[in-house]
Amino acid sequence: MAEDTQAPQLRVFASPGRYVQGRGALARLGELLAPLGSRPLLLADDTVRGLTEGVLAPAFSRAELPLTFERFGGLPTRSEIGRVARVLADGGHDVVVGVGGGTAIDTAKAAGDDAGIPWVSAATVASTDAPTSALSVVYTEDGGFESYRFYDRNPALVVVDTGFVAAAPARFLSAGIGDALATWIEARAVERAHSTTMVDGLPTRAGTALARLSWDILWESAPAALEAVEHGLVTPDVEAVVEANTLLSGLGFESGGLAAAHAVHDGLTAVEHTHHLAHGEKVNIGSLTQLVLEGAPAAEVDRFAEFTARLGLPTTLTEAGLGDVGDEVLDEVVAAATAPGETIHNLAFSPTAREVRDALRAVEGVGRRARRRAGLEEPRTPGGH
Ligand SMILES: NC(=O)c1ccc[n+]([C@@H]2O[C@H](COP(=O)([O-])OP(=O)(O)OC[C@H]3O[C@@H](n4cnc5c(N)ncnc54)[C@H](O)[C@@H]3O)[C@@H](O)[C@H]2O)c1
Ligand SMILES: [Zn+2]
Repeated sequence: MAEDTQAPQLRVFASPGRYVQGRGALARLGELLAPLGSRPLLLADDTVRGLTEGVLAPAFSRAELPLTFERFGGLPTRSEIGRVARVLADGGHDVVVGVGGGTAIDTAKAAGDDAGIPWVSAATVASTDAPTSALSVVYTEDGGFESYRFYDRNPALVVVDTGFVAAAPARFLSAGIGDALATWIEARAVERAHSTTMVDGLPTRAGTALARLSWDILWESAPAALEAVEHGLVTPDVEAVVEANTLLSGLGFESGGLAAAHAVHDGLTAVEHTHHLAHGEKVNIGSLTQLVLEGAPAAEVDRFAEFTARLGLPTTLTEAGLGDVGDEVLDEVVAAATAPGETIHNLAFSPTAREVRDALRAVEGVGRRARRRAGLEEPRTPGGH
């Protein structure tokens, strides 16, 4: 028998050590952190600190932990990560907690890795699936995608307080739904193509199945959950959607794999026209682009566009600030989306730059028709562009 000279491709599934979700979960952060360290540092911007300090102070006091905040600068850039890593080392901290949204959480992971200590995610919005993953998205100083930074472990603990999620503006939740809907569209493509995932292995059945479960929950519960959150309510639909956005989408994208939707997201960050959009909002434009690029049945593309338009997600280039730009601007987006190493290369086929640009352009018509069917007004170009 001929010797197989190629290294075998292995299946990999990664997950955080523990996931805790519910109203009042932040009030338990002290006792949940105690087994992980005795000198925690909490990385939070002023808004998040203002919202959470009143709950965290008694929680940390009960657990006999010092409550030390570090002010987060707002973007996971190399310089911000380096700065926080120095604060961790100088203060002798043994665990770092990213409190808030995806950017604070990603910065805490990177700084924790540099400092050689465990990191914890404490989410106060369900706007992305960043809290569970073993990677950070690193940005350039001017807010463009720079790179994915991978770690050999996931957060030691993930805490999501649905009371805070429900009290936050509903736009955060809809962005998280956009991020999570992409997970199945991308995991399905990775499975079909036998491509590798974000944990450098073939997808496990578990990773792909969790991506699908997230999708099913969102089609069932997203409209009701958004309506509840608009009124500050925590209902079973809200709990289900927060789990879909955070845990299921997180495990699903990481161990199920990313494809074109997130590559197009990364491409969109390259031009400043789109910087007013949240991560999950840009991802929704990416999901539509991937569906068009794959030649998905028109009925499926239309259904997806209408569903996401009804959820308040952008479905047109116009809403992304790119409705009237020339090809040279879209070509910048496409160049970044198709850069070597980008996840678009996980598709079963290799689209040309021209095909990606045409798919992006085609999203405008798909999205406009969907908005009309949903009874929404014509899309507007955001202020400033
Ligand atoms: N590492 C990963 O796996 C991964 C996955 C998806 C996204 N991301 C990254 O996540 C980032 C996007 O995260 P985001 O969309 O959460 O944005 P963000 O972190 O930029 O913003 C969160 C904002 O919400 C505010 N906020 C937080 N909690 C609040 C509350 N309860 N009420 C009111 N305001 C509140 C914060 O002050 C902040 O301004 C991007 O950098 C993206 O690349 C990473
Ligand atoms: Zn994402």
